[in-house]
Amino acid sequence: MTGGQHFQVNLRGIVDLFSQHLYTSPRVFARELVQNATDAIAARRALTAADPGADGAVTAGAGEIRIEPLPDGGVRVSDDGIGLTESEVHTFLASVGSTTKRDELGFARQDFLGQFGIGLLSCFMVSDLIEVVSRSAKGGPAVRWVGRADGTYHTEVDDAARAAIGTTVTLRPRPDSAHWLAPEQLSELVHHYAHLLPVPITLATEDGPVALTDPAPAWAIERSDPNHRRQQLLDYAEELFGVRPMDLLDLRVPEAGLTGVGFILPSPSTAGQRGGHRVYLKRMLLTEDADRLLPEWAFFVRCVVDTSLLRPTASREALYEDDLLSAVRQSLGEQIQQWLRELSVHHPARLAEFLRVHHLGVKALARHDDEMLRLVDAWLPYETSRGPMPLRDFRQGASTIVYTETVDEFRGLATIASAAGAAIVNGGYAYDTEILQRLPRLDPSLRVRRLDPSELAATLEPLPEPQLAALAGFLDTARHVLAELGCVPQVRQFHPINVPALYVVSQAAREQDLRQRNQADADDLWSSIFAGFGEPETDDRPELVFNWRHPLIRRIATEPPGPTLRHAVEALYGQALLAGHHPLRAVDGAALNRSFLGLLERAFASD
Ligand SMILES: Nc1ncnc2c1ncn2[C@@H]1O[C@H](COP(=O)(O)OP(=O)(O)OP(=O)(O)O)[C@@H](O)[C@H]1O
Repeated sequence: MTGGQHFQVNLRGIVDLFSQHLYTSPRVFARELVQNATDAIAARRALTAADPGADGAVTAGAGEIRIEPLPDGGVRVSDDGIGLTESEVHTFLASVGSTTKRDELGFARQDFLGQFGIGLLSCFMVSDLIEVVSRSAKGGPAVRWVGRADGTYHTEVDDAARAAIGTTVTLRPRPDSAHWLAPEQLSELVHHYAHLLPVPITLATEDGPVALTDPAPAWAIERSDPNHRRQQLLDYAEELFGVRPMDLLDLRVPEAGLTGVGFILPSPSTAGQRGGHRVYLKRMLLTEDADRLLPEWAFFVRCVVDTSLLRPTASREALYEDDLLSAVRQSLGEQIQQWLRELSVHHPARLAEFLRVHHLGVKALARHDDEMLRLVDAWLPYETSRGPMPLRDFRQGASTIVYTETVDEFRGLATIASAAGAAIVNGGYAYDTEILQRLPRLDPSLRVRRLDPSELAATLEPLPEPQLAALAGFLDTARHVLAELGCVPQVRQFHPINVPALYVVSQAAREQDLRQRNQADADDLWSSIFAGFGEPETDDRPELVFNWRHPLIRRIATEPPGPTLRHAVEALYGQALLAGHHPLRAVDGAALNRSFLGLLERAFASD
């Protein structure tokens, strides 16, 4: 067998692969050109630093990049970086995947943006011809390399082509992509990607050079007044995101060479919605939509960060998922939690505002995340029978928390519960039941359970036996009328006295009620099946508890049996259903109607 042969690379195929599968848009060519120039300047500086005594040729240049539109619609990008020798041109420009930016072990070198050895080829997405003229800081004549999209190239020594050390790359327009090279488009692209680069980039115009880079990242600009800095950063974010954040926090992860700011969104976002983070890699914009930078729960934060050590994917449009990224995610999560803790200590008003906006998302997270649960427990006001307050305050000194599962149940029972000395929480809003059930994670001795209204009814004061006996006639009529409505009467004395009657559905009655409703709604086939579940047990029926403290009840209770008393019982039943926000069945509606008309008729007849 003879020695190995070299792979042939079909350049067209590679360029198609780039434009159709790797990069989302041809516009990345602008980034790649600027990136190579920046790396070349860094390499030249490194060379000078390593060998300061060498001859003048090695001395670093000013370190700048110039972009020059050409009369034919092409563009020229020049740098005063390290340049390329004739042999380097052969090795690095004409072979796909070779790069000067990896060390002997093939690791990306920290000082450079590039690492893959493919970037320059992206220029073939917009131009059929790439010309590179270069003079190396290492000595030797200037060289010219011309590569074509058909996969051919040629190299020549042309010492007159370039006097200064550095490199000039020229692209020629192609009819279908000439717009990418137009000065406005190109300067916009370069500014978009490279505006934070520490190397000055200028665009040559008729009126002289125009700077395309900013002095420093917004968060790195020193300001003596912290409040001024805060306002400046909020202005910056407003321009970036189109909305003014409600707050911000500085972010730093030294292990990843990361600095930046997290902005707190001013309006609710859906939990689980991630992304939208702006990430710079060594000051070059990587993406405006990074999605794995923060833990999932931190959906209310949008970041702008610069990192020198996180890795890009080959397209350089996203962060590569590796151990460092997961460490960064964790660290940023801790910083956000710390921010929340500090807010709770030093700026409770700001925390309250934060929770007012993001409570739904925070609650969604509290179902799975203890840190968020703690936050909800300590700071989010809940509706309770003792007024609005955070759960932590509500449960102080209590061993059990009792909650209602629906808002209606809470509305119907809160005043009665508080009059009876029982404290209940409204667990009827989104995620509340789950959050309440998880509270024992914060306090293992705590018991949490749903309110059984019949328990509450049992605590209401009964009437003394002789008094109750005197009401036998009234109770008899009531029992009769209510039996048709699936309910049993009770008389108790309770507060508040303006509640004439209370409709109480015990846990067991609720379940039975559900079965009956299903039966009522079902068609014939199903109703016969539901009927098979058997007759309701008397004990499980809802109760209508009359309040003996209410003056009207005392009067009605002494009314002789007859149609008026029946209507009065039906009317009190309907009123209790409505006041407790219980659903009305057809029979309930009919009873209400009947009683209303009956009582009206009687009122006017007696007139
Ligand atoms: N302006 C320049 N000055 C000096 N050398 C350059 C310049 N542009 C390209 N090169 C050389 O060409 C090589 C290949 O460049 P290319 O852009 O294809 O890949 P890269 O920058 O090494 O990596 P990446 O694919 O990550 O961008 C570089 O490693 C560098 O040696």
